[in-house]
Amino acid sequence: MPRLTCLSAALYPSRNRCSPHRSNRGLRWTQEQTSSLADIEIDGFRSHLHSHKSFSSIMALRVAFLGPLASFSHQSFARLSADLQPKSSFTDAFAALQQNEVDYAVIPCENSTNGSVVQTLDLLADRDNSYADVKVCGEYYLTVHHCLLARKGLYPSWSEYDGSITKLYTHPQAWGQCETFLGKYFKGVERQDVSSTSKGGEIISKDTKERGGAIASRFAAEHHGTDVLVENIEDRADNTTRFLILRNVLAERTAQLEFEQPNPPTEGCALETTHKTLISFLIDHTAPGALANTLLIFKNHGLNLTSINTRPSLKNPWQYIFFVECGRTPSEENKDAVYKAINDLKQVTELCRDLGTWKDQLSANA
Ligand SMILES: O=C(O)C(=O)Cc1ccccc1
Repeated sequence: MPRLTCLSAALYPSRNRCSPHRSNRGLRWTQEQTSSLADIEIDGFRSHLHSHKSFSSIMALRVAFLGPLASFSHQSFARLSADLQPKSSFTDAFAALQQNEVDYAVIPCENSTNGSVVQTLDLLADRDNSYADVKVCGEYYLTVHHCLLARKGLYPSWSEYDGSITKLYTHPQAWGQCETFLGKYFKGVERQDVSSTSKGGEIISKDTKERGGAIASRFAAEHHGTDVLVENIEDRADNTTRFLILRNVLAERTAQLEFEQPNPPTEGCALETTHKTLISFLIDHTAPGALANTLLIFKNHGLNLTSINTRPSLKNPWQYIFFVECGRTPSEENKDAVYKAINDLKQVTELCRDLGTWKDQLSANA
């Protein structure tokens, strides 16, 4: 299988390139299906692109992620020689993808300690059809280690910390990953949600008036020039965030690429199946068995349920959009299973949507 690993920086200049950083993991893109380019090795692939002189194909792959630089989302992709484009919100990343301004967006969807990222589910719910062409095409697991950051020189060390921090900043997802530490040392201290962990680091690095602390990575501390007062303040050593990789289904240049994580985590529940699919739907569950009937459809098509989430429909109170993830190993026999399940689901649901199929990075049989 030819590999399109990180097209070289020199060959493919980009306007906002971010140099590789500390992260010891990265993603690689591989070419999965047969296409006009599939038989060509990486060097051949480059010369193919050159011979066509097509600007869109020689551009580095553009990846949107939650900025500023040094967020955990950035850390997942930092080793890739891609055109990394920090966005100030998940919404901006989705919009950039829908508008084809980027090739991929990398968005956290759940954390092993703190559960689902509801803003991501809300964007996937796409209640007003703003992101009709956005689908999941990959996933990436990042072990997340949080640190307590303080402005450079404010405190010589954690052992000399005098309890004077009056406000803490971080992304809403991070609070619930560090509750034990926060409960012990920062009980009653004001918590300010910010757009990303890195943003919190940036704020405290600049503010000279207040005594602020931020929860972010060591990568963010180095990037913003802050001190790290305490490392590994997460409740659990296995604290892991799963990121979804999204693409625009109408974009040809990403149609043949499949994501692979070189060192996926080994802990956790490995499924027998190799691919996952995400489907969302809305049901009128006033009738008994409405949900059970939809779930039976997955069973009937050999799709193994691996996760169920809900978000409010925002149509009627207490009505929900369901997000069902299911696993399967693609084969000749089940190649239409997702298509058939969607067709059946459409008979008994509203707003049923196929949100994509991708390679399961935790699969026991990958
Ligand atoms: O804020 C960040 O750095 C993000 O990328 C979102 C996030 C927050 C906490 C854990 C993992 C990802």
